Amino acid sequence: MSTSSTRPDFRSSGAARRLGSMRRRMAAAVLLLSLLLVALTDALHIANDAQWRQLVLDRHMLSMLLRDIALVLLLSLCLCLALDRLLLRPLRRLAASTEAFDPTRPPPLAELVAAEPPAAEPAELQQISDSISRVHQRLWLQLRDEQDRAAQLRAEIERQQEALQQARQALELKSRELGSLSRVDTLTGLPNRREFDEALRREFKRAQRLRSRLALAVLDLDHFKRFNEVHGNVAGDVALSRFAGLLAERVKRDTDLVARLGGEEFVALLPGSGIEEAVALLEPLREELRVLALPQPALGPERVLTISIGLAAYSPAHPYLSPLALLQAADEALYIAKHAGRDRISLASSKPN
Ligand SMILES: Nc1nc2c(ncn2[C@@H]2O[C@H](COP(=O)(O)OP(=O)(O)OP(=O)(O)O)[C@@H](O)[C@H]2O)c(=O)[nH]1
Repeated sequence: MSTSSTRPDFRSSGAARRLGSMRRRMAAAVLLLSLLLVALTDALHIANDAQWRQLVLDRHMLSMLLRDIALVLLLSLCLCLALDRLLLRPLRRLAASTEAFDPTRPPPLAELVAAEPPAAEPAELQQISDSISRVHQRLWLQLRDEQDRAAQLRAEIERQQEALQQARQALELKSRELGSLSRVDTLTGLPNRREFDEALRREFKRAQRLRSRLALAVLDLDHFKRFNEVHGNVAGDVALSRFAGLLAERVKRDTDLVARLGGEEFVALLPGSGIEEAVALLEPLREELRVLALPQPALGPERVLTISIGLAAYSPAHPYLSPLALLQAADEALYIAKHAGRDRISLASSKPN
């Protein structure tokens, strides 16, 4: 039987030691048995001799005894050698190949073919060796199948993980889109009413806490209904977007916020600003809109789209009770601006609600 290249040092292995001691024990046993046999035969022989006392002196008997002992020793040696060759050597080879057995390696090719037992080896030992080879072969084939299955499973898991990762990324993207959609006005790209409401509540609380100022402007395009009717909704959308661009360009401090409340109505929230600063900031906006020269037929030929602005501001000297009260004050100021002829800024009454 052949052994693999990673065959361990057999002489130092436990099996080798056990076989070695077995050999010694067998030799000792054979020797002992032989001696016993000779002793017994001689004793019987002596027992029949009446003159046993003269036995020790009898040279003939002594030489017989020595010859017998030498014979026995020779016989024992031959027996040991024969046993070693016929039984122990094949056993040692068998033990070595079993020690070197590794189910992760393919069985040697020779083991896959049913070979005739070597002439010197007993058939029983060859049978054991063949059985071990077959077990080795079966184990190796099973292991190979399992490894193939494990590789397929690993590939499937990788595919699933990749798909999961892609689905997660798509979901994240969608939820980001949804999140920004719910906070951004799709036409103008400005924050929407929801975002503004949150910012107003937050900034109002901060102004109360820090005893600082907070200006709020509501801006509304004048006669926009008429503009739409004459130029169409698409032109109306364009006008809304262009005005939103102007507003965002003008109000761009990090802490400020501009938003579209809905329709043609916009807001500007200016933390830290009072009425004067807000007027100074927003007044140029009216002129900038005029420069856009969007024709306004409601006002007659060669008239352009204008804006009305209502302005209110929270301050420790003029505190409002709530964010809603501040917004209502700005709305009332806008109403006044509209009724006063539009295209102007109106301030909320100095007596807050
Ligand atoms: N093109 C367009 N028009 C809009 C949009 N949202 C609201 N409008 C129009 O804006 C117009 C607002 O009209 P009104 O509320 O009567 O106000 P107005 O005509 O501007 O009159 P005043 O505000 O009193 O000056 C309506 O005709 C709406 O259809 C929009 O997103 N796009």
